[in-house]
Amino acid sequence: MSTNAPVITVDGPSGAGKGTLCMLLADKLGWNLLDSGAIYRVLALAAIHHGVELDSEAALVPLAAHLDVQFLAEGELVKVILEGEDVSTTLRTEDVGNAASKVAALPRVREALLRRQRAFSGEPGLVADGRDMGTVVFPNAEVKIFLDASAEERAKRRMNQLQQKGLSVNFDSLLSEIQERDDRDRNRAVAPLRPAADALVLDSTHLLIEQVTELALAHIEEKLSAEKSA
Ligand SMILES: Nc1ncnc2c1ncn2[C@@H]1O[C@H](COP(=O)(O)OP(=O)(O)O)[C@@H](O)[C@H]1O
Ligand SMILES: Nc1ccn([C@@H]2O[C@H](COP(=O)(O)OP(=O)(O)O)[C@@H](O)[C@H]2O)c(=O)n1
Repeated sequence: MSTNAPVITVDGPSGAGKGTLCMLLADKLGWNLLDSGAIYRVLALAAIHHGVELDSEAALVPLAAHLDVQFLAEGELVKVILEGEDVSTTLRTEDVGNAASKVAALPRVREALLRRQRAFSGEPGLVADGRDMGTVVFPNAEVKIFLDASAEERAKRRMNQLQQKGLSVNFDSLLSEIQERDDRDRNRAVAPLRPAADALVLDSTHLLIEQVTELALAHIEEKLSAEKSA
């Protein structure tokens, strides 16, 4: 880790509410935010732009090492610039999410992105959103949360989210894409999606965003005050 600043990790499958929770926590605490999924998404998009096959580890590693990407905070939103082009909207599509999970299954690609992710750590603290934040990238994090929900609930949330953006989507195909991505993320050889041994596991299937945030904040407070008095 590049600093001794505290880290809160939030891992879990697609649509569990990680991004929403992390944004609320970072805002409330005034800490930095790492959306590690966006880095895998950017790499997948760069591969597509450059005609690189999504299973070609040899070609993807140098692309990952030299990714020309900027994350620009604009109020509540983060603008993502890849090689000078604003890719913020394209990045969030299910196609790019799927492509991201293919490049993310390659061990040397994950290795090439490790330092870039750890560099987000800094004062006063970091909230890190992903799949392996608590298990691999920040194994010494002060607070670890694993946020889950049933696949049906996650597909429903994603459908509403896409509909709000004016996109028409089919629930059944969204559900099967989510399940396919879950399988790939959970069964890959390196950094599979699973809770860290010391993570608080929260099932948000029947919880409102406010309830998830309240439970997370209570856990964070407990962990951070135990750290201070240790
Ligand atoms: N507990 C919840 N109950 C209902 N909807 C939620 C909940 N948490 C998040 N959402 C909504 O579900 C969608 C997906 O959440 P998001 O934070 O993007 O998930 P993730 O980052 O885990 O993929 C968003 O539209 C968000 O507002
Ligand atoms: N730390 C991370 C973050 C994302 N990823 C991969 O990147 C894909 C996209 O991640 P994301 O967090 O943007 O996806 P959503 O949860 O927003 O759907 C995931 O399906 C994972 O395969 C990963 O392997 N490790």
